[in-house]
Amino acid sequence: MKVLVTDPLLPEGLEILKKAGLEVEERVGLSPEELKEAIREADGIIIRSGTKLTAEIIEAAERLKVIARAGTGLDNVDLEAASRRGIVVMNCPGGNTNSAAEHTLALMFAMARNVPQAMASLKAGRWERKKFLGRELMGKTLGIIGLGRIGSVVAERAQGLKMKVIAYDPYVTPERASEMGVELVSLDELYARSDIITVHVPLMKETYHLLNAESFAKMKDGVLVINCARGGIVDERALYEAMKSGKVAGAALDVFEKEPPDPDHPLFSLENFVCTPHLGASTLEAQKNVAVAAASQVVDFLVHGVVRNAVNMPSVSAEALKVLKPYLVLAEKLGAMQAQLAEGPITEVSIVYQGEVSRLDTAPLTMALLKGLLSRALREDVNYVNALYRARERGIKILESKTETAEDFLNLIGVTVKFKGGENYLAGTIFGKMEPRIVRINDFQLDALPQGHMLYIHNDDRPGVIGLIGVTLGEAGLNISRMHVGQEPEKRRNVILLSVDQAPSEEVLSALRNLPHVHSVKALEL
Ligand SMILES: NC(=O)C1=CN([C@@H]2O[C@H](COP(=O)(O)OP(=O)(O)OC[C@H]3O[C@@H](n4cnc5c(N)ncnc54)[C@H](O)[C@@H]3O)[C@@H](O)[C@H]2O)C=CC1
Ligand SMILES: O=C(O)C(=O)COP(=O)(O)O
Repeated sequence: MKVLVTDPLLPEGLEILKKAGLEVEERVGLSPEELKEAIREADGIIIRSGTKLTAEIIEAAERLKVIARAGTGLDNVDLEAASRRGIVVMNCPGGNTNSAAEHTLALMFAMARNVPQAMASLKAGRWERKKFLGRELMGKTLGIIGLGRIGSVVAERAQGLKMKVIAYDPYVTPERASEMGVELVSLDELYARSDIITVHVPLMKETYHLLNAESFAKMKDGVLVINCARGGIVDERALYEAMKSGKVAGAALDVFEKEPPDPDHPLFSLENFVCTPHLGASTLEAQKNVAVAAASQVVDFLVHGVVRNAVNMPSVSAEALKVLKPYLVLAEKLGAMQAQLAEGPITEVSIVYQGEVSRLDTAPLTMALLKGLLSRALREDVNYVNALYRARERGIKILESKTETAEDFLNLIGVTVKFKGGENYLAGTIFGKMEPRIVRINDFQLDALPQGHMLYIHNDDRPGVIGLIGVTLGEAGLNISRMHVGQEPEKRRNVILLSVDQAPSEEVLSALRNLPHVHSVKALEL
């Protein structure tokens, strides 16, 4: 298998890929056209912020299974296109958190004490001590937008500098913030109270131009602004205007809406503008962390099937995978069986996890069940990543619940599938520690191994019918390896689920359907 690496990655990462027997192709600085060609044959790709994986490029990849971002931000990857194609997208959260936070502080100090400007002046032969009068950080209010990994580290370090830290993050509870000694406020209050504002949110639709002309207008006169998160979060034109007017006394950007920015970017003309070329994660420590993490995650996935830090599917560690494995098999079989029993387009899937299995992370099980359910129709076009997406695309409603008890079983997965014209209920369990069993088909209680070629038959509960079925199969040279017979007493009908050693032909199926007292015969492939 081949892994394409299209941004600089330290040798520590490349070595991990090679040691695992993966072919590594390093191609840094490709044009979109070259990337489209290079990605065609790749099974995995490792990128940083320099590679843009658009829908068009993802579509060109014929074998791609995993996209790994050696870093945090994934705004350069079309996640929807990757998910639709069933490609796992993962990043390395945490690996560069400290570096990005420290760089934020570097920019804050640089601005507060005019370090870059003063150095340029001195190197140009001037000695301008009066011009570069700075300001202290101690006692100032720092407003952090986005109190996640990086925002939290910035908060902690700023408190060490004796700054007052306030933050806006709609997804963080006031309790969590106060544990960090941070006061959670509204965005407007943050604008009104902060002497320095720093953003640490991901770039998304909701955060695009979050800092715009309107927000600058709400800030204190003479505020300092830092963006060490992602270009596009700050409206650069509006920042320029706010700096020109004196509203914003200084700004520091590590990231730009267009990277690299045009050399004549208006902000470059302002002396109180400080900038670095996207260096937040550019330390030896961070680069080692993310190179090793990205490469190990790719090896884990491509070689061992273990998913870590995926953003478009539930992550499963090697330990969790061991416990989940038999349930994954069972869930996929239940889905496949439901798909084959349904007599019309499926409209709703309702899954109840009961007993021991309810205490596990069931998200991967739901994916497996949906994969089984859709595989008949979509074949290889469905996998764990896109199963949920595909199901929703087809208008299938998915309901999931859990209960601690499981009737007579230690664990049970019950699935009701509604289709146009009816519904079926199936339930399965794991026997011992490994064996998947189907224990209910509608009212029919059984104990069947869901495996291989099976026949599902409804017939009148009369002497001789089962014998005739056996004879018909025997005459066609089909051996019955297992057979489960149940009764529907009120209808005086039998339900039979039997396993045969080969797939029955159409002739055999119609011979069975033509037998007296046989109502329906369905061939199942599990
Ligand atoms: N300059 C550089 O080299 C680097 C930049 N980054 C950027 O920093 C970003 C943040 O990284 P982490 O802290 O690791 O991510 P994170 O996911 O831990 O934190 C992001 C925080 O933003 C919050 N958030 C989301 N939407 C928000 C909104 N509309 N308003 C306020 N808060 C909102 C979330 O609740 C979360 O707490 C990354 O997405 C990446 O773009 C990351 C590493 C290096
Ligand atoms: O991890 C991130 O989000 C970063 O912005 C770091 O970018 P880089 O890997 O240095 O291109």
